[in-house]
Amino acid sequence: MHGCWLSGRSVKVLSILKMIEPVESKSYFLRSLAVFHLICLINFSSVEARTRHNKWEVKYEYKSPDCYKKLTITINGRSPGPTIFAQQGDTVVVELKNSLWTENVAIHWHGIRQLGTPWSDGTAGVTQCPILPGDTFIYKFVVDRAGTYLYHGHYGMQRAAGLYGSIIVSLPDGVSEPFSYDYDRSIILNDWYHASTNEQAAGLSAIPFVFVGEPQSLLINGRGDYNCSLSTTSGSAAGFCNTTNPECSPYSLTVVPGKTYRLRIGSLTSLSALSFEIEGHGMTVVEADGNYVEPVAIRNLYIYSGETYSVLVKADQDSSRNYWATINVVSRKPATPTGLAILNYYPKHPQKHPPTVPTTGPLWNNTTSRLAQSLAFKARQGFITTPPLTSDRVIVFLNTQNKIDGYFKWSLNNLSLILPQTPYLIALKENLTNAFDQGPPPDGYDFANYDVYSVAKNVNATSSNRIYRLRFNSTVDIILQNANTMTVNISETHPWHLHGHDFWVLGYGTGKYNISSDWRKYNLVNPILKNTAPLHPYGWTALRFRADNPGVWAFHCHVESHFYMGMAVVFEEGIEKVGELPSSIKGCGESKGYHRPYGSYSWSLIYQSGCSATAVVAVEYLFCNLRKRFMILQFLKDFCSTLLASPMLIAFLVDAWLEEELDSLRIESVEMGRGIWKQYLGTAQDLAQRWKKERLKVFNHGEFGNHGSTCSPSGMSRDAIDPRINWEPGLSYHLPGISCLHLRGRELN
Ligand SMILES: O=C1O[C@H]([C@@H](O)CO)C(O)=C1O
Repeated sequence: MHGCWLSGRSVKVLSILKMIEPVESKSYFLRSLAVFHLICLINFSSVEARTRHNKWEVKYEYKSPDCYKKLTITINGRSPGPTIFAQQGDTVVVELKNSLWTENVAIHWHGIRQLGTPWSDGTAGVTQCPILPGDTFIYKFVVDRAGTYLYHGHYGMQRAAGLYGSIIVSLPDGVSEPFSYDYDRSIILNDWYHASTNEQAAGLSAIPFVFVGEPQSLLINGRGDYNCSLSTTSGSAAGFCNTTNPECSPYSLTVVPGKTYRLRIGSLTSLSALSFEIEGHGMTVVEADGNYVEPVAIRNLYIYSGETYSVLVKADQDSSRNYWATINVVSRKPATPTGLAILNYYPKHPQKHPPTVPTTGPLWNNTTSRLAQSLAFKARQGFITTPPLTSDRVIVFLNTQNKIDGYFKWSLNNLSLILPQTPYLIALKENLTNAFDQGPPPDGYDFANYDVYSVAKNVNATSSNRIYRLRFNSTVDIILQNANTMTVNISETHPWHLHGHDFWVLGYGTGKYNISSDWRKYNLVNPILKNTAPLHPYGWTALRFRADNPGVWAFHCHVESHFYMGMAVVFEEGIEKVGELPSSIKGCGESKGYHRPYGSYSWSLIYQSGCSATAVVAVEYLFCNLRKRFMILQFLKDFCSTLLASPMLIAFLVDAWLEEELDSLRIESVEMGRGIWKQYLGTAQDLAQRWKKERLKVFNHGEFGNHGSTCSPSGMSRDAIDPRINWEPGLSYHLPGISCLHLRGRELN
């Protein structure tokens, strides 16, 4: 049957419950209740693209990743959170419950371009309102390309509190990588602070300014090693730092001698640029940010926050011992001890310390060596996507540190971004023109007179929420220009990350970019595609991308504190091509009231406005005693009017579904069901026929029987279905013939 729009799982029974209620009628209830079964017994056995469901609860928990006990944001009890594994083309669904209780949350899927789903990018203030405490939000997006990606908090500075993890997308069946390896391992790097992110944020937005400073430790797969004797915590200090806590024993990467490992390395540091190396082992870089690179043999990998790399490592050294895998801070004068993991040769004990002293890494201020490695990466032969040879627009961004109204800020061309209360995507789509300053921000700075080597006051710098509006499908060049900070002889490394796209990295240079000649240095033959690229101290970085992804996209420094201090811009492109926004992203700023909560509101909406409401909203019901679930959907205007002029409700009974299956139904019904209801349901006569057959089955208990499970109604209950009562989520209601109807008020779209 054409109507089987559910993918991935076998659909057991779908029933349609139709309630027809003339508005004028006084006896409005079961008399007009109608139930239809639609049997959709198709088993979807040949599944090309699957839906990967993830149910996440985000909350604060005490963790000791570096032996020091600290409130950490966890996902299902873990930090780093669970790795998302998927295959190219799959749909990833993350049903995220915010159990932080006193903080909002949002999660960004770093490196996933969100083609067609710009509202799922997870950037609070740009693509969505943050998720309120207690709320559940559903992210749903397609992972369209194999590779190594990341996810992390994108609200305030929550990433730094431990809210991060990896996404690994494998190739479609039958397709192989252009390099070989025996095993795949992922390694996620981070730096770690003992001060809470709220304290850090408070310092950054205070006068006098208090910087977050250097991290206390470096973490490899969420494990670090803080020297507890340095701990200044008094009182309960003993319990706060414990070097024997197994949570902080070093991550051990066990290898079988002779085998080759693909290490998928990602960095989500708050501040630090890192150098990663494995004692005695060379590495070959083969992938960067989800794109193949021409193999580059290296001893140490420089990795900046927001980047991912795959390196191949062969376990070809003396297998009678273990080796240190280390990370060290570069580009800032290190004050943080080396981060350690153990490369463990099977069958040696995984925690056996190598007999050597771990390396302290390359010279922290060897910018030349870092620049050289950045320049060494090229797209892999056979996988080169050549960039357009010219661009339609060139935007040069001068990166400066400056003071605005006494506050320390970072600015681009003298504008420091402050995110508006109303996310840009919503403001633009709903034409809320007061939500942000509509003026265009500048495409350049005073090239002729600005000295990038000296401390400049940048007195004209201001805070702004202006955005760059790009012509859809145009080619845009971004030149990032570094400069001196407000401290003499200091220019910092800024890893720049673009949402919604990959960009070609056309070149890096030192000093001031010369707009009339430096383009000649571009690599237009085999530049790599990335989503994050470093801007080296006193240097420039040239990027090119096609503005071909309808939506609103952040482009920002991936240093958590710098982003917080305004080091970001926002691009809009093809907003008119963006489909209807899910109401679940709305509800803040000027979009208050745009968010349709689910449950009582949608029920009465259905009866008051009947089929004239344009949105598809759904209410999910749970027949507690029968353990059957009903979904009630209000259909689109056109469908309703074809069937009946009067208002109605239509519900789906889903027989013995798993929670995950139900989620899939719920999500897909909202998104996919719109166009095909007519074919799916047939005519009003068909429905009436089915109803006659089905109503007895359901309401006489005959069909389903009482499975004996108990229903313990929470709160008050009602004796009848009265369509005008205020159905409240979380409450239970009694229906004649059915002992309990539990309304699970949840946002569906
Ligand atoms: O944003 C920053 O502020 C400090 C310093 O420049 C002023 O304290 C620093 O190192 C940063 O990266």
